[in-house]
Amino acid sequence: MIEIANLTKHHRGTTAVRDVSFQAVPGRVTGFLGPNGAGKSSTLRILLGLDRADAGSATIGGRAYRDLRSPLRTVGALLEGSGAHRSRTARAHLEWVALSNGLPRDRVRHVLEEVGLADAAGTRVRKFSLGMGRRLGIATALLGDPEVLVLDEPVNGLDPEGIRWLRQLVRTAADEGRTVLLSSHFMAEMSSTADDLVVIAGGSVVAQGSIDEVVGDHAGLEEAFFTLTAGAPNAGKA
Ligand SMILES: Nc1ncnc2c1ncn2[C@@H]1O[C@H](COP(=O)(O)OP(=O)(O)OP(=O)(O)O)[C@@H](O)[C@H]1O
Repeated sequence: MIEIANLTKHHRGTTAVRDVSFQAVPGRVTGFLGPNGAGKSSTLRILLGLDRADAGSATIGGRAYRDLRSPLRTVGALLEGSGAHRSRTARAHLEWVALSNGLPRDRVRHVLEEVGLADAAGTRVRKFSLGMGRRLGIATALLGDPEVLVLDEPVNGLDPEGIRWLRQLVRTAADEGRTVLLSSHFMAEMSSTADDLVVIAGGSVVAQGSIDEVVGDHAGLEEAFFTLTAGAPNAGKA
């Protein structure tokens, strides 16, 4: 389970995240939805130990990321880009991550197949398309067979077939009992992928609950989203 409690983060003069609280629970896909600049990445960076909160906490299975004994076996994360060195092949990148984290080498072949990159395993990352880079990033996230997946804007750069594949992948992960937290500013994507939603705008959570609860009396998610985020800084940029 992921638990964000009263999280606040300032960047110089800006409050990127203000008193944000929510949970993402096992067996469900939780969508973290908000316009550009709403505070999604700032929240996820703190959750993944890449930044420090000014107040509040962000934990995975009750522990801060830096206190996890085996981070890659606990949480698989996808942030911007594939994270791979461009002169390495996909296989070499994954082997390097696996070996440096004490993960069995046979996971490499397994995740390459899982993300559809088996035929491109020997290709250097610099030759990858944006979509292949996303797939490699997802392969890296899956390497430790983690209970928790945190994917920041995973559909960016994926073609329609890739988006469909990703939707199936997160569904399967949740059905296996994993916790999946997925950020996006695409409402259509969220309404077909997420079970629960956390809507953030201007650094604050403006709604959370199941998709039906968030949509409420609105005609659909899009209308709910624009009503909920109206007035917040950067509102309507989704
Ligand atoms: N390192 C930083 N220094 C200064 N300001 C920052 C920094 N990181 C984020 N911000 C600001 O904090 C706010 C929240 O940004 P954040 O990247 O978390 O939003 P986001 O919801 O992830 O948006 P996007 O989808 O565009 O990445 C924005 O106003 C942004 O300009």
